[in-house]
Amino acid sequence: MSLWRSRSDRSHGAGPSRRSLLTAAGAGGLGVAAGALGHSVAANAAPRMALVSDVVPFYGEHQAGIDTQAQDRMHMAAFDVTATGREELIALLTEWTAAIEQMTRGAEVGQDGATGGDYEAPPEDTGEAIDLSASNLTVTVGFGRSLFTDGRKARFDLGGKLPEALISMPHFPGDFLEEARSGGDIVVQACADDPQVAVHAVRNLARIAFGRARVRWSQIGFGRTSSTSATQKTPRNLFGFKDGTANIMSEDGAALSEHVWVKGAQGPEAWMNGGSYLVARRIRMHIETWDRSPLGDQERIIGRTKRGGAPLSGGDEFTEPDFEMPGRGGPVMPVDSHVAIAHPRVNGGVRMLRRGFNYTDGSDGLGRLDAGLFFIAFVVDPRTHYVPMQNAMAKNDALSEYLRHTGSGLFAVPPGVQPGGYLGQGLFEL
Ligand SMILES: C=CC1=C(C)c2cc3[nH]c(cc4nc(cc5[nH]c(cc1n2)c(C)c5CCC(=O)O)C(CCC(=O)O)=C4C)c(C)c3C=C
Ligand SMILES: [Fe+2]
Repeated sequence: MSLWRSRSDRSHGAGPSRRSLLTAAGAGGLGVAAGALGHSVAANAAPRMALVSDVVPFYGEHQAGIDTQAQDRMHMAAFDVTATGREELIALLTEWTAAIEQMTRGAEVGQDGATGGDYEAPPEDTGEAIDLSASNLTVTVGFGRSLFTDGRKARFDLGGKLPEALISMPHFPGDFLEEARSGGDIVVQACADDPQVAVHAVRNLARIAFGRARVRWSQIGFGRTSSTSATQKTPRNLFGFKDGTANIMSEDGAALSEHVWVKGAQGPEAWMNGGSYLVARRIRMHIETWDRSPLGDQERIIGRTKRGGAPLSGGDEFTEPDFEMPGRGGPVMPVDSHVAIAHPRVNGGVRMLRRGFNYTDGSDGLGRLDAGLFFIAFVVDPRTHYVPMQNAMAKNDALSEYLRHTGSGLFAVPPGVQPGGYLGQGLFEL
């Protein structure tokens, strides 16, 4: 029996997919897993092998890609919908749902996949993920304010369904937003542990959307900048600091319920129950300036140590900062440090689930890296859980001097899908 079925093994439709991979409990896991594809698995492996799924379930109460374990790679794309009819939009979301369900379990898109269809017709799947595993792919879909209204009149008969929380984002001091990197009617966040799998997902959804929606902007991210599970090691951002230490973790159901998931929404907003709001900000970081700053300045700007990630007031990475601890000429945790500004105690107790990624888009022609953090946060309400904190950061945070916000998006992420349903169904049917 083969425990690893490749994409090309699939039969049509809901056929078997490459659900799992065998991995060794110790070092050399992938090497052993590759060996496991051969014939002598049982003889070699029994005591050292564990069956590890690399499929994140698609169906569920919430969409995957929010409180599920953050993967290492991301491709996010925002689409402008060119379809004019409501039925056409529903058909697009229905087709996307089927394709996402297939891709997230490692199957090819459509009935015939990359190579099984008519020789004289374009394949249903673009093919670059043949032979790749599901790689923990998650695809999360959200709706922008511009899907509901063009500013004067409703689109797709959705005017009455526009949630109050789906605001036009205010201008923040220091914003340098580029139109071509901001907004969008629908966002697709594809995350995976293999960049090719994430890119394949966005590309195939764009192909399906042809004539009905077109990509407005897209961003590739490498290297997660947050942990979303206590089992994950805290990664580092491009300033070299641990990022994600004080994040909301999937194990913290109470925090998720209070700060991330929409619940109790009534009437025309009931379709958002079980959903969340996705804030995306493309934040360019002035890498070269930072790299010329002394270590002491860097640590005082963040409020944590560079190597261990502990607050400057002492302890280890997960020790609560002591903002009152006196230092020379002021608190040890500077009042304008990023952690002091972003901490819940000065933000009315609000927290957010951060799920961002590092990005580098080459250089800018002046010898500087166009690199930074593609900030992504999921919050229950951006009016309370994002806007005030961003304002405080823009005005008072010492880190802001090293940042430039160049792209922005806010999207209402509907709840998860049950078998037979489609993404955003409640928006049209509740
Ligand atoms: C408005 C929200 C936030 C933006 C924008 C933001 C940008 C940003 N952050 C870092 C680096 C770090 N952030 C850290 C903590 C942290 N940041 C935010 C919010 C925003 N960050 C919050 C809510 C927190 C947690 C605060 C707390 O409760 O202590 C940290 C420290 C480690 C950690 O807890 O994650 C770092 C480092 C960069 C570089 C950046 C923009 C490019
Ligand atoms: Fe931060």
